[in-house]
Amino acid sequence: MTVDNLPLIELPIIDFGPYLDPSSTAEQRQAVDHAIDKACRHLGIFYLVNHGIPQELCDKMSVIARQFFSLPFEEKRKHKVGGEVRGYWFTTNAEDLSNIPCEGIAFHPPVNQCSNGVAPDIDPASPEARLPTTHDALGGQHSWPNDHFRAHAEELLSHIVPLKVRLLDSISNCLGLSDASRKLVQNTVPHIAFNSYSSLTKAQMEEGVSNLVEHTDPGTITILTQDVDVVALQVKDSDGKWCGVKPIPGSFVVNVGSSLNRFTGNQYVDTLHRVIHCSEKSRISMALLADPVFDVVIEPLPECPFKTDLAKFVPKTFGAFYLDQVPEDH
Ligand SMILES: O=C(O)CCC(=O)C(=O)O
Ligand SMILES: [Fe+2]
Repeated sequence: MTVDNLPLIELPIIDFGPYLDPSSTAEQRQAVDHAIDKACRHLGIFYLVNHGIPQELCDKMSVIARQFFSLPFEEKRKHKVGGEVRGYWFTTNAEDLSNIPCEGIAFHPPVNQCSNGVAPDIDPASPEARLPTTHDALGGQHSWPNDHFRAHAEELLSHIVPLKVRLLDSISNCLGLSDASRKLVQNTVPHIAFNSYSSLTKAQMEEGVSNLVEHTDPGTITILTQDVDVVALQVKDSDGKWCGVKPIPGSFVVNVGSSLNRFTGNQYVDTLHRVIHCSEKSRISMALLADPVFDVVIEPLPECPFKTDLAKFVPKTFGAFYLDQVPEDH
C-alpha cells in the first residue's frame, strides 16, 4: 500500500487539562484517568492534548535535532557511544550514507539502571554487557552533540518526566494498584530519543521497506512528539490493518509498551507500530521512553489477573526482556 491511500486511524484525544488546573474536581481528574485506561485497553495508543509542555520548547528542540541530523555522517558518527542502545545510531542496512532511512540519537540519564544504583559486576563477554549500566558510557558524557542540544533536551526532560509520572499515576489509579505495585510501575528510567527519517524511494516503498520496522516499545509508556506536516507513524487498527497516525499540532502520541502489557496481565495493549516516510522533507520525532530498571521482574501485578494464557508471561527481568527485543545490531 502506498502512503497516498493509507487510511488514517481515529484515536482518542485525551485532554489532560484537569491535571494542570488546580480548580479541577476529583471527578474531572477521574474522567481523565478513565479515558486513558480505556484507550490503553483498546489499541494502547492515544493523543494527549493540554499536557502543559510548552510548545516553543518542543519546536525549538525539533529545530536543534534537525540541525544535528543535517550534519555530515562522519560528524554524527562521533556521537556513537560504545554500545547499541544509546548515542548515535542509524539503520544498519543503509547502503547510501547520504540517505539513511532512519537514524537517531538517544540519551539515558547518567545513572546506573539497577534498583540499588550500583553497577553490577558484569562479565564483558556476557549478554548483559550490552545493557547501558555503567555511568561513564551513558548520556552524560561524550554523546551530547553540543551544550545547546544538551540544555534544551534537559529542559524538555524536566517537563516531560513529571508528565510521565502523572500518566503512570493515572494508570495506577485505574488499575487499583497497591503502593508496592505503583512503585514498581513508576520505577522507570526516562530515556529520551530523537529520530530522523528521510524519504524512502519509490522502489523501497514497492518492496515494502519501512524506515522503522514494526515493533512494540519495550518499556511502560512512550510519549512521542512528531512533525506536524506528514503522516508517517502507522499502527494497526482493530482489524489488523495498518493505518496512519495523523499528527495533531500540539499533541503528544502516547503508547503502551510491552512491560506495561505484561504488568497488566495483557489487559493493556502494547501497540505494534512502524514508520514509513515518503516526503521530501526529513521527518523528526522525539520520544520519551519510560523503561523499568533492568533488574525489575516483569510479570503480571497481583492486581491484574491474567487475561491470556500463562505461557506468554515467563517472568523475566527487564534487562533480559530488553535484550530479547533489541536486536544486537540495533
Ligand atoms: O518516529 C515515530 O513516529 C516512532 C518512533 C518509535 O517508534 C520509537 O522511537 O520507538
Ligand atoms: Fe516505537
